[in-house]
Amino acid sequence: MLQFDLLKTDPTSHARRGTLTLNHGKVQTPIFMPVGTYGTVKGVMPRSLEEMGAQIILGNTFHLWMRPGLDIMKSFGGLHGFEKWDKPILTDSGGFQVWSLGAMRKITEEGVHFQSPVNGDKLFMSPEVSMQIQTILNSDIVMQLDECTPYETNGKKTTEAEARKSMEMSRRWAKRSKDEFERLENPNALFGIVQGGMFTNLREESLQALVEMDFPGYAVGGVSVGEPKDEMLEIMAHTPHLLPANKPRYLMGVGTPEDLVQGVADGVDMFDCVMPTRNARNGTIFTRYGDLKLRNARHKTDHQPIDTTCTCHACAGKSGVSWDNGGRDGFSRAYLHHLDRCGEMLGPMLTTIHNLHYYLNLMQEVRDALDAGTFDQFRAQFKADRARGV
Ligand SMILES: CO[C@@H]1O[C@H](CNc2nc3cc4c(=O)[nH]c(N)nc4cc3[nH]2)[C@H]2OC(C)(C)O[C@@H]12
Ligand SMILES: [Zn+2]
Repeated sequence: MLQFDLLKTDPTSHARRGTLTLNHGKVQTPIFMPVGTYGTVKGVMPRSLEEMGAQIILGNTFHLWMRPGLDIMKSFGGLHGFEKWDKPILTDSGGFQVWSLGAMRKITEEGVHFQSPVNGDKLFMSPEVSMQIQTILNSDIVMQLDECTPYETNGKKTTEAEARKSMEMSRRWAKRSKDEFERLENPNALFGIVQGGMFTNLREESLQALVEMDFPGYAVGGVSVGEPKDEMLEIMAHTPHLLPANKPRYLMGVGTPEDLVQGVADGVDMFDCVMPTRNARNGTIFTRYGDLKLRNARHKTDHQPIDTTCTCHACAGKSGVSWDNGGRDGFSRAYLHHLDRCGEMLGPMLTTIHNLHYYLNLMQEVRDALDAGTFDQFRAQFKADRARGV
């Protein structure tokens, strides 16, 4: 089941405020979705995810099929019971993940033949198999199996003819995914994925064909795959707002804080990206006033938290009162720098909590600005703040 209520459209952009009602609960949009590939958002307790305002998280069909496998997943009634997350979950279909495997795969019209990276078994993923796995996972939002058209192959840019061939196969797999999803009587929601590479004409053909199949929601795929930033921004500006206004729009794998705010202005409702979690583990911290490199020696003696405006557990501790508002419970940059240098596990746990809180709080501020009709002013302030530097 999926119901999308479009609450407000911003008069100065394609931005919109909405509410998504799914089997495991409601999601306020625009929204950022933390990535939990193996049934965990790395290093973060479900309780902490709830405290920081996470409303929906991602899982991966491919990874969970490899490990722990379908029998164990079935015994827990799906992914919610296994990872103890009772709010909505979106699962990616596995196509992109097999594609990122590189050499160990062969793509045919029928599906993808590949070797398990876990034990070398010869495996096969088709639209039908992907739907069967996602039905067992019982995710609230299921993604069709598609082929993520590469930006380039062996250094050669994908041609329009190659992008068309890939897009047309994804279109046929969209239909096969939908037919199997319905045959299985899956009670959740299946999203179609727009492909077409960096060719806006192909993007429109793909979008049109998927809209005719009438999905409850749509994703824009095939970006954030190593293309130059300006080409990603061009597709983000071109495609999402052409999708039906009364359906949720999901941009896959994007992006930086700036990409999210621009993406909202371009009409995107849902985002996922590994950046906040991955960068946290390598000491790149997102803050209101710019990015901070925790390993820089200048932080070694600094008593301030990583973000003096932040109320997350890393920056504001038990009281939740930010440094700027007089709170002194937070962990200092000196302490986080020390944990990182010692390779202590609490380090990435705290920086991940902060980075995810930053992304989720940013989207809360976006929703508040859309509700107040001040999104234009918010964008200007956001840009100025981020340019200030920490
Ligand atoms: C920049 O971060 C790296 O790039 C990936 C994010 N970029 C991305 N573009 C995507 C496109 C598709 C698609 O076309 N179809 C389906 N079904 N899923 C998709 C998932 C996608 N994610 C992250 O994924 C890894 C972890 C490989 O590195 C990160
Ligand atoms: Zn923080």
